[in-house]
Amino acid sequence: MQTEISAAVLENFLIDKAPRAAYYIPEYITAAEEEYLLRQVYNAPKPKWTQLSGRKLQNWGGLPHPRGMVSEKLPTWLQIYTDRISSLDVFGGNCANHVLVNEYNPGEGIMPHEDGPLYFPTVTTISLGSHTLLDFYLPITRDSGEENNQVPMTEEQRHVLSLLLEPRSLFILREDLYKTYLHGIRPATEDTLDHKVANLDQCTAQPGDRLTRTTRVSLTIRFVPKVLKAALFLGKRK
Ligand SMILES: O=C(O)CCC(=O)C(=O)O
Ligand SMILES: [Fe+2]
Repeated sequence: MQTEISAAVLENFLIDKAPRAAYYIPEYITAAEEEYLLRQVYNAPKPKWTQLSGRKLQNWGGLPHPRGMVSEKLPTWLQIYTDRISSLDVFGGNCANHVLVNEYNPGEGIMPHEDGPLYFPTVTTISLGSHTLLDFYLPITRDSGEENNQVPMTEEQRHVLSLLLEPRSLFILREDLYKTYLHGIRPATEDTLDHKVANLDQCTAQPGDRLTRTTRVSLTIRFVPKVLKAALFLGKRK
């Protein structure tokens, strides 16, 4: 267990073969904590799940919205981990107030995307149950096109690196790698660890290994800065 990790030693977990900045902390939680968290996720009431194409999710803490999130108290089982991760001082002195739970079966994934402006630009992820490969892509350049005769790059050409996220690990993404690149998970059932996987020296798996995916649950823990104080406007209602 590595719960004693402090803000001061976070730089020791920097993935130095990737653009700044990604941090990978293997075995951040114990197998018992992993089991506990999975039990809580699957104990949640059925309507808590939203089925999307390629994954299903639970949203905790409120729905992020451009006008502000109506904040909801996190359940204790999530608050323990939002507190523990916030103590690493990765949210600019703030405490995480939002958790997205994603469940991916083998063969499922998430399209390359940016996380958008509603979140503080640091995302932290605890992986449960299975490994996955998180892929990073150069964005499609906005100024490409006829004038300079550029041929648009294929997705494979834009794929610059991948990171192996093993179960029980904590992953932290911020700065340029978060802001400039897209991230996604290919809908694969297995992964071969090739030269594009940039954090293998921090992993248990070896280069060349072929890993079969099982069901992965990720806890994506973030800080939503713009919050509406629900109690304030409800208090005005007669
Ligand atoms: O499951 C993951 O690790 C990534 C999820 C993600 O990118 C997101 O929810 O925005
Ligand atoms: Fe994302």
